[in-house]
Amino acid sequence: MDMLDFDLAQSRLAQAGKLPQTAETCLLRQARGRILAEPIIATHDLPPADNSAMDGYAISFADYKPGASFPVQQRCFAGQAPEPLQRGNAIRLFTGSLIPEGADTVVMQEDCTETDNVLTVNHAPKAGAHVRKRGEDVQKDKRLLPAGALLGTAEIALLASQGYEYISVYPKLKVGILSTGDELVEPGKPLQTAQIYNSNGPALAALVDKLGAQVVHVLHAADTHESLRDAFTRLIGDCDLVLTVGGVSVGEKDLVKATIEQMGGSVDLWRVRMKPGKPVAMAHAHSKPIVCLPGNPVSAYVVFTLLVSPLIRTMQGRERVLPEISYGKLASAITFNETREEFLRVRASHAPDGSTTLSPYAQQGSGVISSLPWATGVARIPANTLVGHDDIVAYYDFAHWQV
Ligand SMILES: Nc1nc2c(c(=O)[nH]1)N[C@H]1C(S)=C(S)[C@@H](COP(=O)(O)OP(=O)(O)OC[C@H]3O[C@@H](n4cnc5c(N)ncnc54)[C@H](O)[C@@H]3O)O[C@H]1N2
Ligand code: MOO
Repeated sequence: MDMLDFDLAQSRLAQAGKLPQTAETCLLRQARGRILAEPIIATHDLPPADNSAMDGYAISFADYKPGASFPVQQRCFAGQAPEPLQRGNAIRLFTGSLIPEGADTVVMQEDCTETDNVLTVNHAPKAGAHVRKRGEDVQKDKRLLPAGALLGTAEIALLASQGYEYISVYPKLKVGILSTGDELVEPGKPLQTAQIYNSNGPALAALVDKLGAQVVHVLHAADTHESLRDAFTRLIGDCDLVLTVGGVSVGEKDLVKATIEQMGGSVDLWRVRMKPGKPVAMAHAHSKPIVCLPGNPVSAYVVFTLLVSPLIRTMQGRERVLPEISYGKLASAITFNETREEFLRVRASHAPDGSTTLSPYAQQGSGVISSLPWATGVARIPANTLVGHDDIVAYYDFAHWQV
């Protein structure tokens, strides 16, 4: 199988899974991170009625002249229904109180004095001042959110303001993770000679969780067909999507792809023109997609971020599958020129003039885990192109690509 172009691989992976087929009901309070299954239409105008933006007094602007005083007809608190305003009068009101019929202007209390139920206005008001008009924020029947919207804090605020207690969301995508390799030990256990801790299992579980999918299993298999087959049987049975990590290159114990084929699955894509991440594979078994990530921890992290996250978003039913890419200036003492697209771990800094500078981590090896908490994202160096200091390059921010 030829090495595939990176962008082509990204779009093929993004289309490799099924869209959600069902929906379920979710309490709004528990909906953060869920995906809307149907568009949200405004149930009513917001605000539902004209109301005051200030603590003060409602008057009819036509009644105002310098030195005018107004008998205070009523005190109307937020949540109460005001009387109609009589000509020449004022009604005391508070932030959120409804504007009485016949009133059109609010004088804030700092601009007037009230003595013995009579109001004197000390500063000329502006006609219509401090009135929040019905429907100025949201109009009934307007489409507020599309199906596929990710529900974050702001969306929850908007839905609550429209009176939603429950909403229709897609079921959580079920993801299974399989790490492989005889040299690996689970964190918490003692480390023997020639062993290292399994960092990819927990890292991938955290990345899946951050995207709002459900981690159903995090399994580990030894480098044998039998161990891999047992794990695949469980994962394919219980999950919508399976991610494996390690054992996908050309070593004598790299058995992941061969095991999938032995089980009747198909390997649809293998090797992408990217660094790190070249040996990534995509397969299907029992109609379920399997992505086989390379074992080097940075390769697995970058491949998940750039190639697996779009597939997860597709299967979650999200409206937007590919997050935004921005651009920045590379700040680097060395130059880069590779035959693959190279993704450098960089830290972005933003200057007051709006420019972004991308500083690469000093060690770019695909096993250098210490670069990961340091980096804010990856900068893309195009294949077969000499790129160095001050060159503008594409930037994939983890803050956008890992949610
Ligand atoms: N002759 C060649 N050798 C390699 C090639 C190649 O094209 N020709 N490709 C290299 C590239 S690029 C990568 S990336 C790796 C990926 O190999 P595998 O996916 O088969 O991964 P492993 O060999 O199993 O492991 C690689 C490396 O990562 C460590 N590892 C694996 N899993 C974990 C884990 N869960 N937690 C922490 N560390 C893990 C493992 O110990 C190895 O050091 O292949 C190159 N080789
Ligand atoms: O993905 Mo490999 O990391 O290119 O070293």
